[in-house]
Amino acid sequence: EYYSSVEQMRQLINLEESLIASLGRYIKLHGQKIEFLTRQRDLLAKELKEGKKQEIAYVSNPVSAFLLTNRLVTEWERMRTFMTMDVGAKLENTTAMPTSEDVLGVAEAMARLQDIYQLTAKQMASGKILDRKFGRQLKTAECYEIGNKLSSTGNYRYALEWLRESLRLWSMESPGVSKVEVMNGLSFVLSHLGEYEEALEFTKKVLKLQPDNQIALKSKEPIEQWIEYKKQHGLPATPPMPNYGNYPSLCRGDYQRPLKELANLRCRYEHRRTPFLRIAPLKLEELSHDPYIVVYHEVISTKEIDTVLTISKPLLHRSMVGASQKKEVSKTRTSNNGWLEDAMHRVVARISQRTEDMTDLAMSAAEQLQVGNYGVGGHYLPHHDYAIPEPGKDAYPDVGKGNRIATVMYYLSDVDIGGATVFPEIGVGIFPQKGSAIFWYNLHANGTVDSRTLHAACPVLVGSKWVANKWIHEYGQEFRRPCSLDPKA
Ligand SMILES: O=C(O)CCC(=O)C(=O)O
Ligand SMILES: [Fe+2]
Repeated sequence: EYYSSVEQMRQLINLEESLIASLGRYIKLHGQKIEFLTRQRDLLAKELKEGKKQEIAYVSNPVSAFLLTNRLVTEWERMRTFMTMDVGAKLENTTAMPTSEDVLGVAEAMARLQDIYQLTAKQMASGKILDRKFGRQLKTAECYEIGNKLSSTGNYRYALEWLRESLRLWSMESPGVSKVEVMNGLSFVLSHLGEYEEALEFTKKVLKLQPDNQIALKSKEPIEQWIEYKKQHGLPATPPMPNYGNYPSLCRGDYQRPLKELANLRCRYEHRRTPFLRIAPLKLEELSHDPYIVVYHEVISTKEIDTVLTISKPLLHRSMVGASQKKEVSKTRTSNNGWLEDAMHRVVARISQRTEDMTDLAMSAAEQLQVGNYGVGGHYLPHHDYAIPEPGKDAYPDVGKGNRIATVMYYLSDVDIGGATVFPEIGVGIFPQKGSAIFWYNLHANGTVDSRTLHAACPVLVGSKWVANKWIHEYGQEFRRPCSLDPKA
């Protein structure tokens, strides 16, 4: 699977390069074959020309008669065999080819991005993302392809935009897709959206251009029936769109927090609590006092990040959701991750130690470091890091150290656009900054879960987002978690 991580997607560039080289070898071998055949043809034509000059003399001469007959029996048979012979070159790929799953994955990511960041197909097709230039103007056939895939993933609203754009860009010179195909696509999508009247218009236009078009002929009647049904009964209720509150506006960065909340937040040097902090105070930015959420700036160096990325790249696999036995792949989380043990490298151990020095929480109850990389439009929908176990059961039984009391998440990269971490319940959002880390408590001081810590990873619009999570569990923190984190207390 390629689409769930930018790091994996990078391999596709190499894959295409190898395919082009392989196609080149194929063309070269076929070129040699054609060259040989051309030379043979010229020789044979030259000989024939001789014969045509004096046909009777040529066929009555026993030598040339023999040669002519023999040529036809032996020489031409050899030609026939040679022509059908395989030159041995095949299209070879260095790594596995992406699958239709990948195409659909990217198409879905695109719809997600359009949704959250309010991007129009027209803007995107012109090569612009949020007013920044990212690529060239797309062609009719390309817009059609996108619309078509969005349509097959059921993203009809966005499919409609792309197909309309495809039709708008359509001109006689732009090959690759016919007007009829685009209009049939539009009719299909509009029908799914309940816009039967416009769907019928497109179907009629298709039939005007191509009266025997099978798709249009088949769909005309049902659409007409739906129009009638709609007139009489209205449309069946559509399932409500999921409402994630202010998640999208936090992702876009256009949610304005009340000034009253902002007024109490400070940036300061954190120099209390641990001996480490006394010697090396950390730059701390408060995002929220209750629940306690802070950002530590410049806590991991570029060199350390490089090491972490190098070790984790070979370990990446699709991220799962859910605890213990119930883990599964889900569209709610599209990223890849890998787990790093302290023993793997001194830098990994150093990060654990730093996490302890930062938070004063015991790492004896911490999970391994989870390094994650997000793919195109990669995201993690609003969730909690704590688990709510069934009555009588433990949270995170395979860790066996209680619930996740706190989360420390290091940002291992900047992200060109998007990829914020947001807390919709409390209206807090933070955009990744390479080298900083975000820290919060998932549980109240009394050990109950704090549902306000609901958080999400916004889809990455442009760039490759890398993070590293350190989840800290309850056991051993009894005398470490402070009652108050107010610096004045
Ligand atoms: O990547 C992010 O911004 C958040 C990730 C997250 O919440 C998680 O992995 O649990
Ligand atoms: Fe999380």
